[in-house]
Formats: sequence, structure tokens, C-alpha cells
Amino acid sequence: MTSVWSTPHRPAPVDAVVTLPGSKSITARALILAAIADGPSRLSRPLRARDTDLMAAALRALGVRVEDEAADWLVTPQPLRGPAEVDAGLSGTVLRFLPPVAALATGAVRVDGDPRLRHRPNAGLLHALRDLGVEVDDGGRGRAPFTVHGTGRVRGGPVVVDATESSQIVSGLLLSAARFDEGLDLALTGGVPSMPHVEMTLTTVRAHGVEVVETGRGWRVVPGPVAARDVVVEPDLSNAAPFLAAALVTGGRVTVRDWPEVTTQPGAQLDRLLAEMGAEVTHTPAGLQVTGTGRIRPLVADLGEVSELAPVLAALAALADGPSRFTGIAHMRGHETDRLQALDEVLTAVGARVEQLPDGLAIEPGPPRPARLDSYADHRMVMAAAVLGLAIDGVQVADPGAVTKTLPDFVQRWTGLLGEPAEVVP
Ligand SMILES: O=C(O)C1=C[C@@H](OP(=O)(O)O)[C@@H](O)[C@H](O)C1
Ligand SMILES: C=C(OP(=O)(O)O)C(=O)O
Repeated sequence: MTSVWSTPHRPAPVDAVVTLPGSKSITARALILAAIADGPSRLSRPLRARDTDLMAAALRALGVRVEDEAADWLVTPQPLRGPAEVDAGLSGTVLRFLPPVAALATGAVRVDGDPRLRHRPNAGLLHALRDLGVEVDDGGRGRAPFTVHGTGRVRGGPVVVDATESSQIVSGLLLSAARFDEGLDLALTGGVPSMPHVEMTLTTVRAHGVEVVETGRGWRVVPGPVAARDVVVEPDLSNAAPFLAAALVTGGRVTVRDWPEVTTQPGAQLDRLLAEMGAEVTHTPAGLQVTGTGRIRPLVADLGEVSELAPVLAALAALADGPSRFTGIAHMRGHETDRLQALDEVLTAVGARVEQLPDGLAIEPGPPRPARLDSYADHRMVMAAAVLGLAIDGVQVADPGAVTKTLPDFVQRWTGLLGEPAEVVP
């Protein structure tokens, strides 16, 4: 049965301080590297949500010990072995980071997930694994379900990779590459979206003692051990987007606590992007403070580096005082849903005029109207709907439970931000 959330309408300014759980992307990388490291490690403040719980479960299925100690995860590497069934859910990080680890295991590891996962592109990764000497059976689809037949080792070496559809294909290979016999010499064919997430991977593997060299065509990873390392996970800055957007929409003030001074997270670009959209943005000792000025300015931007932010920025664009244009985000058609199509439908439903561009969206605000929106099983579409609902009375969103992917208690946090009780009707 479908549950429906009547998202709170809030014309008055919000004034709130928000604490957010750990970064999905940092947690996923920390889990993978801990699993193939040379000793045990502790992850403090990991994100506990569907994506990261599925990653932990996948590693456990390969024999790794991932134990709960209060809110921490203790990870103890073990000989990696199949056979195993991995449920990737709708998680791009499990879909693309886990198979290279599975290739290092002995036995067959089958990866599958939600119906939509079977549509998420993965040919670039599966081709690369084959070229590196791994047997992969995907029925020629280039997508889930597929089975990795690991032999306990991966030859590695030179490989040409098509990662035009997702940076996670590059990240997945780089994360495990030091454990390949010959390491990895990855040359890109074509561009890569979300480059800051590749940079995050490079910084992370280097912090684990892995030597990576930029080659001009890609990266060479020197074979060797992955040093175990305790990690304290930063708050998820991409999930800060809807909360900070609430300051703009209501002309209020929102502070996100523990905003890191230095970070690899692309969500850090929210300070620049929200300032461009008319907010006053200040880095304070308490965190990032965003104050709305009562006016939302349109945004014309290439969001290729920060596509995770696009759904919430698109919601803001529909409430702005002029037309916006987002480009560089063609690959969002392969995200949790086809996000260009979904945003077109949602923003049109609430009164905006939307044009789908070859690589983005043109959004022109119109007279707002109430609407019952779909979640598209996409956490970020629920968050975008919540932002719209602040300004537009009568916004409902079906299946808000999609937020469990990265922020299970989003609805409670959102209503808490506004000082209201949560109301989801089953
Ligand atoms: O490496 C990562 O943690 C991520 C990379 C990006 O993927 P794409 O390159 O597929 O956009 C991003 O959108 C995703 O949410 C997380
Ligand atoms: C694209 C996203 O997720 P995934 O890691 O599943 O690709 C996202 O969280 O916006």
C-alpha cells in the first residue's frame, strides 16, 4: 500500500540548527577499504541507512567481519569467499564498488537489487573487470543481475574504461586496485561526471597508504597493501541541501552543525551555490549558516560535479524569481530514477514550465499549485518535494519511505526543523 506525506507548508521563517548523520560516500569508501585492508579498523559515526547497511551486508556475505559497537562499525578483514548473493538495493555505490572486491574473493558472487537497479548503467565496470582478467556473467546486458566468478586474485594491469555514465565505475576500480596483482593502469575513454567523487576516492585510497599516480589519461595504482585506518565519518553535506534550502524558501536561518573546514564532499559547494541563489552564507564556529533574504535568485550552472544537489536546487529554481538553467547532468537519467524526467514531471505539476535539455533542465517558475507528487523511489525526489511544500500549500508525496536510502528519519527531521509533528498517512 502507498503511504502519503502531506509535506508541511511554512510561510513563516524557520530558525533551526541541524545535526546530520554521516556521509554516504565516505562511509561506503571506508567500508570497502577496511574490508581489504591489512588489519582491523573502526568506523566512527558511519551513516546507518539502507545504502550503507547493504554495503556492510554485502561485505559480510563475502566473509568480512563487520561488527556493531554502539554507533561504530568494527571491520576485520577475512579471506574473501563466495558463493554469495549481494543485494545492492538501489545503491550505486554497492553496484559499482562491490564487484571488484567480489573479484578478489573465491567463488561466485551474484549481484542484484531493486527493479530499478537493473536499469542503472554498469557496462563500463563489467567490461573493465573482464579486461582485467575477471570472469563476469551478465548475459550481455551490462547491468544487474550479474555474477562475478572470483578466483581469489585479479591480474589487473592496463585497462581502458568508459565511465561516462557514472564516476562510481572509476571509483570502484580505484578502491580495490592496490590488491590486484599488477595494480591498475586506468585510462579513460570519454569524460567522467561527478569528478569530485573521483577526487574523494583518490584522497581516500592515498590516506590508506596506496600509491596513485596521475597519468594524463587516468590513474596508475601501484600494487601493495591497503593500510588499515580508523575513520571518523563527516556529516553528509549533500543531505544538508534540503535543510539549508528551507532557509531560502522561508526567509529564515538554518545552521548545519559540524560543517568540515576541509572536505572531499561535493556537497561543500552548497555555500557557493546557495549564495548564488540569493542566500547569505557564513561559515561560523557552529557550522554552515544559511540565511534567506526573502528572495530566491535563479541559477544558471553546470551541475556536472554536484548532481546529487540538483533535485533540491531544481525545487529552489521552481520558486525563484526568474528562469534557471542546469546543464552537465545528462547522467542523472541513470540515477535512482531518470531524474531529468522526474524533475520535469514534479516541477510541472506544481506550476513551473520545464524543458528537458540534452544534458539538463530549463526551469521557469509559474503560478504555484498544489499537487500530489511521486517519490519515484528516490530519496532526493522526496527531499525536493519537501522543499516545494514549504512554499506551496497542498504538496503531497507518495512513498516518502524512499528516504531510507540515505536519511531514514528525514520526515521526522524535516517536521522537527519546522517544530511540527510528522504526519504520514498509510
Ligand atoms: O562515489 C560516490 O559516492 C557517488 C558518486 C556520484 O555518482 P555518479 O557519478 O553516478 O553521479 C554521486 O552522484 C553519488 O550519489 C555518489
Ligand atoms: C545518485 C545517488 O546515489 P547512488 O550512490 O545510488 O548513485 C544519490 O544519492 O544522489
